[in-house]
Amino acid sequence: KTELYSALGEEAGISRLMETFLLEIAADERIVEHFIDTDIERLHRLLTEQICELVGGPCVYSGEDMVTVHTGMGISHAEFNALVENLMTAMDAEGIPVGAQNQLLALLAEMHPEVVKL
Ligand code: HEM
Repeated sequence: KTELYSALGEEAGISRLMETFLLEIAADERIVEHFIDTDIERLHRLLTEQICELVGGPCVYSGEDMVTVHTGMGISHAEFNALVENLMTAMDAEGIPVGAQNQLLALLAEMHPEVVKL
């Protein structure tokens, strides 16, 4: 386990954060269209697993790889940025320390090429 995993409140904190994040997305008219046919319970479970594993927690992500999932969605840079904004709002709301916020954002930024313009 890592400091970042602890700072995010471990698995329970990450699960809460992902719930708040999905509520932000649901209220964001710039990107909500993409999620209209999505099983949100399942997406919540997979995001929690993915972030938990990504930050060094004891989870195993059981979803598809990022390129496979996002191919055909035609996600733009602006839409990616909107999603990042939603995550920042959620992290503020959950009281995540700024240092931990920045570490998580840096890890997600690395996935940008696996998600955008596919
Ligand atoms: C670093 C950024 C991102 C990460 C880490 C991420 C992660 C994920 C994960 C883990 C899943 C579930 C995989 C599965 O179903 O097996 C997923 C699905 C999805 N993502 Fe992303 N995503 C990112 C960016 C985006 C963006 C910017 C959009 C659109 C604005 C988006 C739209 C979707 C949609 C619509 C689904 C659900 C597909 C379905 O209904 O099956 N994602 N994403």
